[in-house]
Amino acid sequence: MEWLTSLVDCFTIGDPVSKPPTGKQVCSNDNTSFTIKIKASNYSQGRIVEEDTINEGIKVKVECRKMWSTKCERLSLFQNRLIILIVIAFIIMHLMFYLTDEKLKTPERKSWEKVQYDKKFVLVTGGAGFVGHHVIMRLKQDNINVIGTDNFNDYYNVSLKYLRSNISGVVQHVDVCDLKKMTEIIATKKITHVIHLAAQAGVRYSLTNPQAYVKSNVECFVQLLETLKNTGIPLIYASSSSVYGKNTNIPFSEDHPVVQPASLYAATKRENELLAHVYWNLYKQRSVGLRFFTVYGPLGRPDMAYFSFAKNIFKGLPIPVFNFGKLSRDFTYIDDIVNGIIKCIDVKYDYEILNLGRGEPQSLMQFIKTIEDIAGKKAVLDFKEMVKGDVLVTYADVSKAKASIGYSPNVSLKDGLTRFISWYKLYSNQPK
Ligand SMILES: O=C(O)[C@H]1O[C@H](OP(=O)(O)OP(=O)(O)OC[C@H]2O[C@@H](n3ccc(=O)[nH]c3=O)[C@H](O)[C@@H]2O)[C@H](O)[C@@H](O)[C@H]1O
Repeated sequence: MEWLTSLVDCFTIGDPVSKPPTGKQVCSNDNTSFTIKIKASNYSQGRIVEEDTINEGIKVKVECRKMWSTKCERLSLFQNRLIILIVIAFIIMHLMFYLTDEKLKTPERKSWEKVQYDKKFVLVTGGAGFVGHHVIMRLKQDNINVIGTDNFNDYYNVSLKYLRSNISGVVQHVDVCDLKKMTEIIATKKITHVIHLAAQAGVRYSLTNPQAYVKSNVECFVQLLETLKNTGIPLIYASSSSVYGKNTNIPFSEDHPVVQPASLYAATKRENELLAHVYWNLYKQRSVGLRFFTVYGPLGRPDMAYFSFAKNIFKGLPIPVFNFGKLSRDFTYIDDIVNGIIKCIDVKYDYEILNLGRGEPQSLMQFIKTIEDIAGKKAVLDFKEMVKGDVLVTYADVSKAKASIGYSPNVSLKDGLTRFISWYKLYSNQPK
């Protein structure tokens, strides 16, 4: 304990004692009736308010603020230092906790939480496409505000895209690559979530039209990420089962390496996932990429096997059966896919990839037989060689999606194809 005992060089009235004075200091005079003891470390707590000359010394009165106690005598130096050490340790522990927790560190979390619980307004790109249309219809059914965009390209019959957009009534003719218009929509509508389903689809078309994939799936995807970065708006986007490529380890799990794409389409879809990771790393742009497994259903894609097979079977035309039928796919009904997508809206992700499949692959021949049974007509089979870029089998391990978002595909191939064929019969009889 360090007490100041000298009266000489005492402070004068009104001296601020903002820091402990150095050198000879105040204040005790046992020759008078007046004795003041001040601990050096407590100088900062008081100021000298009165002085008077007594014998050779100075009589000093010190006023203390009521910070730690009403007395001038405070805690011991050891106790003070202990308290300071505890406070510093406490601050360091808190800092370490915040710095090591990425989720809490990033300001975007607040945005995520904000968009999560405020009024939702979802932007669906590719809104006139097959999956996009069904997502929009489901959001409308759930009374969630939604707007769609689509460039209405002619990869397949555009009238089908207009049919879908006429049904939903919320799709605007806007290309994802149009940064200005996309930014405008996001700002004016106060978009809270983006579901990006606009893409150049089709495995085999990428053999002859690689640039269409680079433009839509790479260039426009980067454009979208540029539009979204720093907005705090989470992104849900379509990836594909095709990223597993020549992987022979089945069922396909998100943990498997995806370094052997078989087609350019697959490579661009994998590129989406890599780019999404880059934007997470650089800008904390949150995203979840969904690897869809051969999605089918009403208002579907005419370029896909279920649609073209049904069409040809009803017309009595031959259907090309690749690799002599020795192929299998994890065909997944549209409603199961839409359920999976919608569930992602309310889940907080940083950067995530999920399989959305049925988890029950079917051989191509079984698939054709199911269509024949439902249609009540035999197919004319035209067996062909394996097409370059195709893969032999797809098979989703959906355990991660089940555990993380409660995804639960429950439409069997027979039920799903029955619904598709019912729709197709009506659709094919309508004037187009
Ligand atoms: O999950 C995906 O990642 C992809 O699914 C879809 O690709 P695929 O699984 O190839 O579906 P699809 O064309 O219906 O062919 C089904 C089966 O029929 C065979 N097939 C096809 C056409 C044909 O004329 N003959 C034929 O035998 C064909 O060889 C295959 O074995 C999407 O198109 C693609 O955009 C992407 O989303």
